[in-house]
Amino acid sequence: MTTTTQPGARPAAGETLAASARALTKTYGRGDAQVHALRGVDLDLPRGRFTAIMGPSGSGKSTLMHCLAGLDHVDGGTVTVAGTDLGSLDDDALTVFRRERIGFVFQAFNLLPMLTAYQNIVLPLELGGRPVDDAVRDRAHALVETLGLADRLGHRPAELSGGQQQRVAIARALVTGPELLFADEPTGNLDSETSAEVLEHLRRSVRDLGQTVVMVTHEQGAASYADDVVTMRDGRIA
Ligand SMILES: Nc1ncnc2c1ncn2[C@@H]1O[C@H](COP(=O)(O)OP(=O)(O)OP(=O)(O)O)[C@@H](O)[C@H]1O
Repeated sequence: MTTTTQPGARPAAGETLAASARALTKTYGRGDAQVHALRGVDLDLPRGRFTAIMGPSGSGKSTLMHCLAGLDHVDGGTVTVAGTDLGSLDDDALTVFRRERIGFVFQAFNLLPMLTAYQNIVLPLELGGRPVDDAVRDRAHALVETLGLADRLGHRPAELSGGQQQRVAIARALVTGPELLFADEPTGNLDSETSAEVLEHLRRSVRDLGQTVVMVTHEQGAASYADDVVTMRDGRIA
């Protein structure tokens, strides 16, 4: 693992970047209640790497992730994902961009209980109206193998362990082939053994499938699975 001390200082590398942020600022509230959640963040996220965002509570981790993922508007600065400046997209275009290019995994697995693991995994393709062609089937197959779910595809969530459910959620987030996967405290609901198993599978998606993963975590142990660690403090990268 390498610790990234000044990610913004790296030269922009064009095609090799999945995403980048420049001079990001974000303020909540007004007057006395004003909170400067981001105070000028520069960050490069290279393709095919696993980056952990750490930092104390309130340091701006979730705000940064939401701004990078186009879930929240920035007050200043730019976010570029897969060469697209998110600030240039209107709300509808941003919604489509997020659906097609960005995957999310949360602490809660958010699987649909009446669907099997396989049906949960391919749901985003059906919702997006995408034809399930050979390329899509190949990707789904590779994901199922990488995430160790091949013998669990017919099970419903209630018949799966917490770790298996989170791996289904990861497969579902990756089935559209997103540029970036954001994982927000993905092991927050799991015991340490199951967390290790999920983090190992997340790392395999980077190593074997070339996925770019950004994970927000409080846990040093979880961050140790990442290639790079970005530490936030008071709305800045420390
Ligand atoms: N919607 C909001 N309205 C007002 N203030 C907010 C809002 N969201 C976040 N903040 C404030 O912005 C700052 C950064 O919050 P953020 O959630 O990004 O921190 P965090 O590092 O993710 O914290 P945690 O680890 O506790 O989740 C905090 O002071 C928080 O109280």
